[in-house]
Amino acid sequence: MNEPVICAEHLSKRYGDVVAVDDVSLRVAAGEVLGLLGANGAGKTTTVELIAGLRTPDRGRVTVAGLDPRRDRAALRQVLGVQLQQAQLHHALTVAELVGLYRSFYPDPRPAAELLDLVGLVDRRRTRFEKLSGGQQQRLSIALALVGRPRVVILDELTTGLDPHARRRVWAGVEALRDETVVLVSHAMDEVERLCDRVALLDGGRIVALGTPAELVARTGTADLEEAFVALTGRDLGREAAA
Ligand SMILES: Nc1ncnc2c1ncn2[C@@H]1O[C@H](COP(=O)(O)OP(=O)(O)OP(=O)(O)O)[C@@H](O)[C@H]1O
Repeated sequence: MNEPVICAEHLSKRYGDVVAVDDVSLRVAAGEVLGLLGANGAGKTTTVELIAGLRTPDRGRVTVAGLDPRRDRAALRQVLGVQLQQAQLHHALTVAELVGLYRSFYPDPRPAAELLDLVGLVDRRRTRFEKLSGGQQQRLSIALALVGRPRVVILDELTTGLDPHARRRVWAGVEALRDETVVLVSHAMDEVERLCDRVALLDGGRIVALGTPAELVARTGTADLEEAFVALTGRDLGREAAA
């Protein structure tokens, strides 16, 4: 691998007695889409929060495009776009106002029309954030993560809660990101199989396997990624989601 864009080495983070992330090391190459797949509580969100500099690791270190996410915050903001699970946005502002506000933070922002088209919110331009459905709010948070043409994008629970049409639309948007390096947190096997070049399976805060979807399937002698996941973690994500 050429010089990785994201380099995480031996990251650990605990909350009280809970070890959320346990000695996680990852390298993500330029232009690569890496999936983080795991059950609820596996440590996916904490891992991306450490990469984004939103939390400080207890141990280990991380760089993003050569920057220290905690120390080089201002520079990182120009390089990294983050869509987190629960976006805290100003509820009284309209979609167009929020996009305009975020565009003002960057020297060369994507055009508002392009962003809204990407996530299918053109006809919601004048709607206040608080009046959007949950799925529409999520789509807006994806658009906002991409405003500044970031080299690196973190997408947490990209399409959870979206209807099938909106999911496909968002997937096509991610597939259109050619040069960007993407870390995608997901529970959805179909999403990971379609979008990710490599997948890290997390369980109990540790990476239990890392490889292309095809490699993980071949390594376990299973039929698909879902079966490979069960073989590697002993968990069935489909069943847990239904429970
Ligand atoms: N702020 C916090 N305070 C205390 N414990 C936390 C906090 N955030 C996460 N945890 C715990 O750390 C562990 C890992 O959580 P994390 O959110 O990283 O997992 P996840 O894989 O993203 O889960 P999910 O799929 O449910 O979003 C869990 O046991 C969780 O309860």
